[in-house]
Amino acid sequence: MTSSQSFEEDLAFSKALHKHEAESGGLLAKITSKDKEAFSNVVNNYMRYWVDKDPMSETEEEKEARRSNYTNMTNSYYNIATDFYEYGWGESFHFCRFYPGETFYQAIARHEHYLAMQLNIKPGMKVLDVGCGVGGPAREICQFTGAHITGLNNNDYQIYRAMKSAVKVGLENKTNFIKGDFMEMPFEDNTFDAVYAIEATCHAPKLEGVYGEVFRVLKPGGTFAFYEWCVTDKFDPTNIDHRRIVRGIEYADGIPELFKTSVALQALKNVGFEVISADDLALNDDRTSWYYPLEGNMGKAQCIWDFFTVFRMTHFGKFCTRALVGGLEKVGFAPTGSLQTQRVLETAGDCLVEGGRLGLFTPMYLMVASDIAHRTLVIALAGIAVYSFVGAGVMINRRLDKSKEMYIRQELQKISQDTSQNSESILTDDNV
Ligand SMILES: CC(C)=CCC[C@@H](C)[C@H]1CC[C@H]2C3=C(CC[C@]12C)[C@@]1(C)CC[C@H](O)C[C@@H]1CC3
Repeated sequence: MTSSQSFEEDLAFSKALHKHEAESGGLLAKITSKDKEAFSNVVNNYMRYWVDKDPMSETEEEKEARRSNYTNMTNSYYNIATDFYEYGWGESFHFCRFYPGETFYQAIARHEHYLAMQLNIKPGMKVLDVGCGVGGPAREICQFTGAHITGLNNNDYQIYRAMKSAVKVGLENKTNFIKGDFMEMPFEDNTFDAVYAIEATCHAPKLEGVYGEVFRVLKPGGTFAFYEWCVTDKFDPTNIDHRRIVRGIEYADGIPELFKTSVALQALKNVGFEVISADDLALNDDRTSWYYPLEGNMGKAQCIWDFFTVFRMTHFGKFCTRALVGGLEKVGFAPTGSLQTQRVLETAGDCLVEGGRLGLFTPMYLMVASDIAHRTLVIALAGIAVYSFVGAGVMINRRLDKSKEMYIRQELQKISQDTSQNSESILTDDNV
């Protein structure tokens, strides 16, 4: 697969690789139905972006190859990882905060609702989901708010899965899923009332590229709210361990380069957004950390289904998945590279946990922004309105004062005329 494939070629390749129509069932059914040669080519293609194993000696050339081929690299990543993600995590590919008594899927949905609340989404609004995955959050936010959600994604397989699930739950008229690059969005300027992104824009080679496109497609006055994957200020690039962990996250999650929170915030401002709030939701005193399922921490599971989710990340759970996937690969039912994919994802889990524990990394740097030009205009107009209102009030008051004064004068004049007439008549009476 090359980075210059047309949309038609991409779709044809995806159909051949995943056998779209045939694909159904769990992970094992899905991986055994892939085109074996195509799948192992994609695995090899992804691996060629990560040749240098030592993060300290990684060359600028290698990093540049990832940045300039980000669509090809990310597409390859999701072509091999999507089925594993759904098997291990469900249909919403993101993290969240966890509270005692709240199940895994409730917590995932709450994280989506929280974002919808930041955007003040109302029924009938047109909302964009940047990097929508297989559409889990888009469906949830559509049902939660009554808005119309457009999901943008560059991976045909994920779009296919998102569309299929939308039809299954009867949301095909309230959602649509569009193939496209978020660095060159296939939408007119000022199309959406609100835009959100959940742990997706970190696949961009340069944050200004994707944030700038959001700014362009957002209607004046619209809001952009998103959870960004970032390294924190604790990350020290001269520390070998930090570099190993962060590079592990990049490698095992299909990310060209992770940026610091301050870089993301500045990128947002650089493209013209006014930042309403910026908050690292991972920095809190929650009793349960965002990465607990990846630790395989069964003690934190809240219901029977949570046990299954967390079990997959225990040592024994990983051993079982490896044995099944590896076994099927050995006997030729699953494509070569399936086991390697599982191993890559295990690295993802381990490095995310390490990064989370040390506070080097956050998957939930929540930024909310609005466009400054429009806000300035609104504030200026409001100022003019208040000024004119107050001015008009003062003028009316003055006029009222004047007319009151005139009235009083007239009344006084009348009184003085009456009194002089009266005194004249008294005088005449006296004379009598
Ligand atoms: C890559 C980005 C930007 C977001 C995805 C976040 C998460 C949904 C994934 C990050 C690491 C993934 C792993 C799995 C599921 C999806 C993630 C949590 C597995 C649990 C899938 C099943 C495998 O056997 C183990 C995986 C570990 C990593």
